[in-house]
Amino acid sequence: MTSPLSPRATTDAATMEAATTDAGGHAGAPMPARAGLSPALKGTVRVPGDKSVSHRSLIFGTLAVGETRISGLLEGEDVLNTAKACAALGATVERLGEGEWRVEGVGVGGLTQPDAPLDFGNAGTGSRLMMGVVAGNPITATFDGDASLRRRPMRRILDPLEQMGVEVMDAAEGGRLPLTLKGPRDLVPITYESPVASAQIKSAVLLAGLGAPGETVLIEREASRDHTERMLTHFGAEVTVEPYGTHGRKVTLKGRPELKPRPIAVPADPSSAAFPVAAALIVPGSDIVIEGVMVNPLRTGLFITLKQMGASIDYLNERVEGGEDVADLRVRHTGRLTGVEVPAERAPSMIDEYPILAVIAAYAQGTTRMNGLSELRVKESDRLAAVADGLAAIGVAHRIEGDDLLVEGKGSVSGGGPVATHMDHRIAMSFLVAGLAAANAVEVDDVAFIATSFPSFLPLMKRLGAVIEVDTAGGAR
Ligand SMILES: O=C(O)C1=C[C@@H](OP(=O)(O)O)[C@@H](O)[C@H](O)C1
Ligand SMILES: C=C(OP(=O)(O)O)C(=O)O
Repeated sequence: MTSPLSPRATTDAATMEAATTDAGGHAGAPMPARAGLSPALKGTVRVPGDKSVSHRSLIFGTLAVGETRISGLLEGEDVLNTAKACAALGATVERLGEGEWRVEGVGVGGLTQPDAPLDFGNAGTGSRLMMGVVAGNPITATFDGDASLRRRPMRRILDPLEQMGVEVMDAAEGGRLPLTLKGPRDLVPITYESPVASAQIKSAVLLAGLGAPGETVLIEREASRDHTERMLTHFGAEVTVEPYGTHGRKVTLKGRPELKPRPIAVPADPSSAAFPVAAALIVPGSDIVIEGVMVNPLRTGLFITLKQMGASIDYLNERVEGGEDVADLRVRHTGRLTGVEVPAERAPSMIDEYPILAVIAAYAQGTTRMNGLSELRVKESDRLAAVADGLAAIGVAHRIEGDDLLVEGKGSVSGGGPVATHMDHRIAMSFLVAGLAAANAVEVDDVAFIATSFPSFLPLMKRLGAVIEVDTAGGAR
């Protein structure tokens, strides 16, 4: 099916609705679910395309002049909202088939003014990166999102963009969504030291820098995921990356390039792979393979940690695909996991994986201490609080010390619930996985938001053998 996605097309809403429904998107009503004791998980699966790379493929396709072909795009709600925003800003975005998309870009500085607010739903990445994109164009755009996104801090993006000359016309309290930005005629390149290790801040500044004359420099004291830098190079921009201090990086971008369209093959998302990996590590007898997982070193902090805990995770067929390191992961249950201390400097390379690590830690023996988790407080939910409450609901001893989380692993979990998921896909998936080896089933209050990042989670987990039931209006399916 070819689905044109042009901003003025009257089929827009229907097209995106169809894409969302194909992808297993949710209709808005909460969907409770419960996960129970499962037999050994077996099989070979592929998780969807990486969310970070998917957002960026659509964005770079929009900023290039000509046609960009994307395969393996994650068709989760977060990414579909970015697709809609790119179309609303003048690109032609078409779905050619499952995961196959084409974008006809308008070039750096070529965006048109959208005629309605851009709704990013639940997505921090989509909204923040697109603020950087809009900054480089003399247009006005309003950014909005769901209740979760409206709570998240945007000052971290607005501060550097204002330094570059962007005007914040309107914003909710504390610089939150909904907010309206006006890009200046002449953006000023800046040197910006990011106050937090955040690929979203880095990417917003660099994407804005594309529209500024001269060099935009972004410094981060801890290296965050580098997909934007890789894609800038892939699309023909001049970028240099140098070490900065012990763990940091300095990225220098030459502004106003003409970006050349490039084909993109999106590798499987390690942050999604984390859930079947965790399930195989806690369900006795499991032996699974997850194909084509991106193992970019700035994304593999969880796998490193799990190996230190004694997990059996092998990288098979290591290769480079679409400019990223990729491997098939073979994961086997050994029943010999022990608690470890996870250093704060590892956090950027596994920032979205702490909820599932906390669950695995409950099934290990001894204390797992996860240091430096302040950023978890500003995700789709306050993940530190949500994880702690969830652990309490399923009978796992734990405590929070400052920004650190300590989980007392006993090798087994009693189960229970209901666990409150707070509009947060990763909390929902983590606690469903927790139930697969628990003495009693684990209930979560809503699985609808899983569609934001991993629409095929439930069928994929069931295919491996996981016992998960969803309560739709009137019964379990
Ligand atoms: O740039 C990205 O694609 C992302 C960066 C991370 O956020 P921060 O930049 O806020 O750490 C991560 O949590 C998010 O899921 C995706
Ligand atoms: C934090 C996440 O995403 P985002 O910031 O894009 O909402 C996530 O996927 O865990």
